[in-house]
Amino acid sequence: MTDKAFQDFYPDEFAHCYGCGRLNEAGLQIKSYWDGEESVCRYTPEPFFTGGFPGYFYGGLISSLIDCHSAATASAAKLRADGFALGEKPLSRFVTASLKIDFLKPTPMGKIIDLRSRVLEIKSRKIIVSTTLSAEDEIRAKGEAIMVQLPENR
Ligand SMILES: CCCCCCCCCCCCCCCC(=O)SCCNC(=O)CCNC(=O)[C@H](O)C(C)(C)COP(=O)(O)OP(=O)(O)OC[C@H]1O[C@@H](n2cnc3c(N)ncnc32)[C@H](O)[C@@H]1OP(=O)(O)O
Repeated sequence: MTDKAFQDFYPDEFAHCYGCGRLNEAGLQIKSYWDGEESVCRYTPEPFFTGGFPGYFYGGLISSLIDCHSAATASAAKLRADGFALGEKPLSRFVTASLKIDFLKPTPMGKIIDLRSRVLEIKSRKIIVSTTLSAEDEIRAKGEAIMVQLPENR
């Protein structure tokens, strides 16, 4: 068992992503964890991440959060499906092949954002991840991501 996040296990050379790289000082540095069959990530938007309407969160960042949390979930899910716990074996590298976002309601600034993902399908190198993004206990956006595992030599 570990209290470290999925992203804490990315090797240094893959830890510079704007959304999830722990080594990107200007980045969001999101952290994702298992909560049973779901993965969770909590994030509070900085005040300057405002969207077109004052007081509401920028949709591009909503997409980024869903994207990066989905990528981390795919890596962790593959490890788990192969029978390993975090830290027992290096994570596989997954990149986003496709990302669909539905913006259901405006997302208020200054509130904790709660992301929850489930794996819908694991098929060979492809993992489909479904995510909800909530604030104040209401789902504000939904995402579905197709994540594809890169070969080790790429
Ligand atoms: C040791 C290291 C540890 C690392 C530890 C983790 C580190 C992780 C850090 C990074 C974290 C990033 C976090 C944010 C995620 C990004 O931001 S990634 C950046 C944005 N994405 C990209 O730049 C990807 C660019 N695209 C590509 O490189 C290639 O198109 C891909 C995605 C690798 C796929 O190409 P390919 O390998 O030739 O795959 P291909 O065999 O054609 O398809 C495989 C499967 O995926 C499906 N597929 C492929 N593309 C699509 C599509 N667009 N729509 C639907 N299905 C698709 C195919 O249909 C196929 O499915 P099946 O037939 O098997 O059912």
